[in-house]
Amino acid sequence: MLTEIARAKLNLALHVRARRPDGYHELETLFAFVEVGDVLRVAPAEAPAFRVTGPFAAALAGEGDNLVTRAAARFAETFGGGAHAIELEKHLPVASGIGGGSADAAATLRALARFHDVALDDPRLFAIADRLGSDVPACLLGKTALGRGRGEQLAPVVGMPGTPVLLINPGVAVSTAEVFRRWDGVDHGPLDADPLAGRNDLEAPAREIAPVIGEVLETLAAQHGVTLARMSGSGATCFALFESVEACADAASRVARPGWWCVETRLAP
Ligand SMILES: C[C@](O)(CO)[C@H](O)COP(=O)(O)OP(=O)(O)OC[C@H]1O[C@@H](n2ccc(N)nc2=O)[C@H](O)[C@@H]1O
Ligand SMILES: Nc1ncnc2c1ncn2[C@@H]1O[C@H](COP(=O)(O)OP(=O)(O)OP(=O)(O)O)[C@@H](O)[C@H]1O
Repeated sequence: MLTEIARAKLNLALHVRARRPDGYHELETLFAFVEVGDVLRVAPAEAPAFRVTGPFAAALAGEGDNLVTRAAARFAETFGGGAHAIELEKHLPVASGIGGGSADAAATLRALARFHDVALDDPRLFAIADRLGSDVPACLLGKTALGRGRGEQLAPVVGMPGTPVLLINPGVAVSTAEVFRRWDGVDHGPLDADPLAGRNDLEAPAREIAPVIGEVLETLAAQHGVTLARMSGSGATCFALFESVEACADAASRVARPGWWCVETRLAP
């Protein structure tokens, strides 16, 4: 059996530059990953089997088209390799801006590639990822990178591994498509080399749908030792980077509210 961690993705900055004729949006984003994630276990089997366990399993109950099974089906079409039993231990909130489903799909592709001796940088693997979703190629690469296009054109950059991070999700699921639909169409300019100087252009439309995001951001920004507080992706999860582990732990002990998912972690390499 193989175990893969599907690390949560953060958009340290997310600039929406234009709406495209195909309905997607032209982005400039700085992808980063944190140490927490879902856990995926894969083993060869007589017949395909899939089950979801863990604290957020219920949120996916009854969904036929899980991104994990879709990724496994696409892998089999391209590379063969027979049937697998897959367990997804769901720790990340669903539809929350930290790419849980995308990370799961990418982890599935990585695990199956390992089983069947496919190189992790095989372009066919990236082609599958690209068709599964805009965030899946970034999750397949799994390291700090600048993303352009709809997020699939990736250029690795030096990250800030080890930086303490606090994540807060206020328990409201937000639809990515709806947030993009509410984008005001104004281009506020390119992403600079410094993410701290950047923005998340989806914050305003996400706050229209879930005003509690404003409360989360205020709470994070008010903590001692914060160097950056921002929403990730299309929300509603927000993150804060801290100057020390102590400051992060101290903040984590203060921000808890009923219904809020609060997790202390670090940026991954
Ligand atoms: C917001 C981000 O998470 C930032 O990394 C991604 O752009 C979204 O990635 P994702 O969830 O993998 O999104 P997809 O499954 O590809 O697309 C979901 C929906 O979001 C919108 N979408 C997504 C990506 C993009 N560049 N422009 C868009 O307009 C489209 O309406 C699309 O139908
Ligand atoms: N394994 C999975 N985990 C989570 N969601 C899944 C999964 N498979 C399918 N989905 C579907 O995908 C939708 C988006 O889920 P996901 O958690 O990836 O969103 P997100 O965190 O907002 O992602 P992003 O940051 O890429 O916008 C869910 O509402 C759910 O219906």
